[in-house]
Amino acid sequence: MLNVNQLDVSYGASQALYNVCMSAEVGKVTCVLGRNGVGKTTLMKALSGHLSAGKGGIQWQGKSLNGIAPFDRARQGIAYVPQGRDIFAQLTVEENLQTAFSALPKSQRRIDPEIYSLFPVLQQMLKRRGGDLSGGQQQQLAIARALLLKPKLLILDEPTEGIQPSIIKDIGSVIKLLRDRGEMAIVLVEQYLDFAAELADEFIILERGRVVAAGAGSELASSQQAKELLAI
Ligand SMILES: Nc1ncnc2c1ncn2[C@@H]1O[C@H](COP(=O)(O)OP(=O)(O)OP(=O)(O)O)[C@@H](O)[C@H]1O
Repeated sequence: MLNVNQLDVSYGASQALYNVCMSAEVGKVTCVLGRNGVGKTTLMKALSGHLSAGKGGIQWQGKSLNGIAPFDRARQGIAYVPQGRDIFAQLTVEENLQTAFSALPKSQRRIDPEIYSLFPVLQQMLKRRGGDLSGGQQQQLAIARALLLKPKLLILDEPTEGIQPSIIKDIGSVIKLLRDRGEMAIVLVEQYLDFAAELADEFIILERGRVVAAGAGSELASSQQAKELLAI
């Protein structure tokens, strides 16, 4: 279980998150919603360890993550798929997948064939360079690379951004399947209410760095407040 408690995060003198509280449970999707610039990515970077927490704390499986580097969080089962995907353009698909190995013990350094049943396109494109893939294929590659870590917490920052509808649907199906297996907690950042409403078990909405709404995913589709906050 992930617990974020009264978290503040700043960029130098500029505070981006104020008193944020949220949690994420294994077997559930927790959606983080909000318009551009409200602090969603800042929150994800604080979870993954790429930004340090100011006041407040982040606990994972009962232990504080404060001061723990991203690499060590990955070893503790926290996998982060950043916005923009961070694929290595010059490396092949296979080599991109293999970059996950550095966080794994030697005995687990192999590409689980299950990755190809989740994302068949990757198997067809193993020898292609990452930079030659479409945005949607790169997103699938980034998620596959994160899954090789066998995460207990999967953090997905706007996986649907700039991606064609058919691949958005495929990614939604994979997220559901992973959730239903009950082996990991999933934190999903989204701007699209429809996509979030279909997947969310729980949600929070951020506005100017603060949590301004939270609740069960089942309430999202009919929430007037969510529509207003997301300016739909
Ligand atoms: N490296 C940085 N240095 C200073 N301020 C930053 C930095 N990155 C983000 N910010 C500021 O922090 C605030 C939150 O930004 P953040 O990227 O977390 O928002 P977001 O909700 O993820 O937006 P988007 O949907 O556009 O990705 C914004 O005011 C932004 O200008």
